[in-house]
Amino acid sequence: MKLLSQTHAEAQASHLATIARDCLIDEARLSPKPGLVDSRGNGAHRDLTLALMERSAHSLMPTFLALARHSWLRPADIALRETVGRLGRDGEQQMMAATGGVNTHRGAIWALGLLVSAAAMQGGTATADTLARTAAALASLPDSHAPRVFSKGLKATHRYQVPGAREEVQQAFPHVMKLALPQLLISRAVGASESEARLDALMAIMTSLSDTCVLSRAGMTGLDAMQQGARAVLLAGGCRTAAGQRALQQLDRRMLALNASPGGAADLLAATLFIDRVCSPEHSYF
Ligand SMILES: CC(C)(COP(=O)(O)OP(=O)(O)OC[C@H]1O[C@@H](n2cnc3c(N)ncnc32)[C@H](O[C@H]2O[C@H](COP(=O)(O)OP(=O)(O)OP(=O)(O)O)[C@@H](O)[C@H]2O)[C@@H]1O)[C@@H](O)C(=O)NCCC(=O)NCCS
Ligand SMILES: Nc1ncnc2[nH]cnc12
Repeated sequence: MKLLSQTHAEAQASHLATIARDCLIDEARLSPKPGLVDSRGNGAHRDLTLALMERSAHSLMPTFLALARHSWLRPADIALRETVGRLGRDGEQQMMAATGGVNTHRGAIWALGLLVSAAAMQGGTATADTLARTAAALASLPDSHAPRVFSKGLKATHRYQVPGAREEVQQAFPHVMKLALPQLLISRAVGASESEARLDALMAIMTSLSDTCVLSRAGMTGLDAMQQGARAVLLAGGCRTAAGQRALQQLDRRMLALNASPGGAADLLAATLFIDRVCSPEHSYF
């Protein structure tokens, strides 16, 4: 019986890691995304390509697997927080080794890593709300092994007095839960294709996120352009309408002109797809 439950846990861990990797690849390939790497090209980036994003996603499979295994049916406590922190930092190193030192997915390791842990802590059976809250509880605990780094994200949050990647997870993913997931469902319900619905979900995040990648590269001008441009796409009826597509093209041009890339919003789209997949009724695997 014990062997059976170990085999079950191992299969679930592998399943969660596969979903997380696939969500990163789906996000990277989704097109056309303003300023971001997609199937068309490199967006506002000189050092990122779609091939590199995909290699990075594959390199994270062992990290997601280890996070799921170590978190399986565990409570949110400091011991688990420190284990997850160590595994996340190892994952960042693996990503950097796979990409030759380019930061492709640091924010995604954080957001998706904590969601993978949260799903495993719940034994895989959780509502979207429980998943987000469990991840938030774990992310809010102190990790005494975390090195003190003054990252680009921290600099931007201090300079502009806005929340960043840390707060998004600690506050239980407000941009995913209140904006992206509802938009994904609405767009699907009104007949958008899956790609259009995902682009609409990305727009919903971009209407309000204080994306520290955009702030670091293009300041408040870039952030305002991102938020207003995304609102214009949704107000025009979203990406399934001709007017919405024109507004999206305009936003893409504006982001490229400002050298702005909403990498944080892209990570949160991957997190949205993960929650959508793990919590959907078809996900009866668990
Ligand atoms: C909590 C950490 C994410 C660290 O956060 P912090 O803000 O201190 O550090 P950054 O190194 O700046 O990383 C933050 C990344 O998070 C994404 N992001 C940005 N804004 C938000 C937001 N409002 N909400 C959610 N997520 C957000 C974003 O990641 C994406 O962009 C990356 C590319 O960015 P950048 O390096 O700036 O790239 P370029 O613009 O191309 O650079 P240049 O060309 O200009 O040089 C890419 O990675 C995307 O993923 C931010 O970059 C976390 O790392 C942490 O504390 N980890 C510790 C380990 C741990 O506890 N792990 C547990 C879970 S596994
Ligand atoms: N598609 C993408 N392009 C650029 N940066 C990203 N960070 C996460 N996804 C990204």
